[in-house]
Amino acid sequence: MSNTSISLTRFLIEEQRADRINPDLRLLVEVVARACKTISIAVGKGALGGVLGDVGSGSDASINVQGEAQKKLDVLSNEILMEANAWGGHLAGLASEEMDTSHPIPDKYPRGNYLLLFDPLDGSSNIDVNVSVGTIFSVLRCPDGVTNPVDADFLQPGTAQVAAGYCIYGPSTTLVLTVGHGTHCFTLDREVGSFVLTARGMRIPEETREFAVNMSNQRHWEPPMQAYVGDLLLGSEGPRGKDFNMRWVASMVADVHRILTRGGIFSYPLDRKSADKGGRLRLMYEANPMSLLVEQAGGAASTGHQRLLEVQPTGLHMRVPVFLGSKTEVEAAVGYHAKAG
Ligand SMILES: O=P(O)(O)OC[C@H]1O[C@](O)(COP(=O)(O)O)[C@@H](O)[C@@H]1O
Ligand SMILES: [Mg+2]
Ligand SMILES: [Mg+2]
Repeated sequence: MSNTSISLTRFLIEEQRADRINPDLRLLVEVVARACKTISIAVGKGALGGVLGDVGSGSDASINVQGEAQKKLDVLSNEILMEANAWGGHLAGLASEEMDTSHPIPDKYPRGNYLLLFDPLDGSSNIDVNVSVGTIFSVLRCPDGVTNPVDADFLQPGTAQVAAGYCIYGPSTTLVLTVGHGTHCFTLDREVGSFVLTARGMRIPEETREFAVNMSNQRHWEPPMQAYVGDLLLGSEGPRGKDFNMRWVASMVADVHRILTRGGIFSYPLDRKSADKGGRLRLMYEANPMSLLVEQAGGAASTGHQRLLEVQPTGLHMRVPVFLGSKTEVEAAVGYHAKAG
């Protein structure tokens, strides 16, 4: 049977039959996927939906816990995910990049044993210019005996994730998912309204000639990153002995999707601008889920000093430096950091 005829629902049922997920996790992923379809419709309406632009302006601007101005679609996507999942019956609690603290599922709703974390809309700066954005999510188990989870219950390393994924709202709407047994890609058939398996067991090529980084931060980087990118830019005339291409969409979902599709390295290193915060990208909502997807596709993910999935979170909104993608290239970047000590 061809991949094109396998829906997400059928794929998840097959994973359950193979004992790779339980019914609760299957239904939880279905609820998240349904919420992503709703977000996809809102994003797709663009200016027609009245959802472009910021929430408020000037002194009335809405600033989230990350210290960033909220876009209308950040808030709407967060509401869609909250509403869909509060009623799903498979969660004990939720946490979002857009909310100050975690939220236990209220007593009056059915509750389950999982914790869901999400970046409701990734790549916010691209919303108003019609460039791909997405939703990133991560699923953890609620610690045994905890019925009303608090922030501390979410502070589990990325290795504890039982599922992770993202949905990218681009030329097509694509859901990329792992439940710990490979990374798989589903494309939304808009006419039918269902996600269809379009790539089973994605594999990231080990070698690459493409890197993704925000070069405008170059002067703020630490010496190992300066040396690493300096050598990439020297190309075939430098120690790497080959020419590299560069891409930077500024939506992590889009940059990671390219890397899962054709290889590459994505990096958001520590720089002087973000050093006091520990980095730019959020461990729980961005780095951990993407690292699991990348590792499950044969790639690697590191802070430059440590396997990303082994970082012990110290706060819900903790930030980290990120290097992920083609294995050999991530190892090369880590090598420059190791040399510097
Ligand atoms: O603005 P910069 O420095 O290019 O940073 C872009 C990075 O910031 C992010 O947009 C952060 O995501 P949010 O839009 O969820 O805040 C990443 O998706 C992306 O990789
Ligand atoms: Mg983001
Ligand atoms: Mg976001």
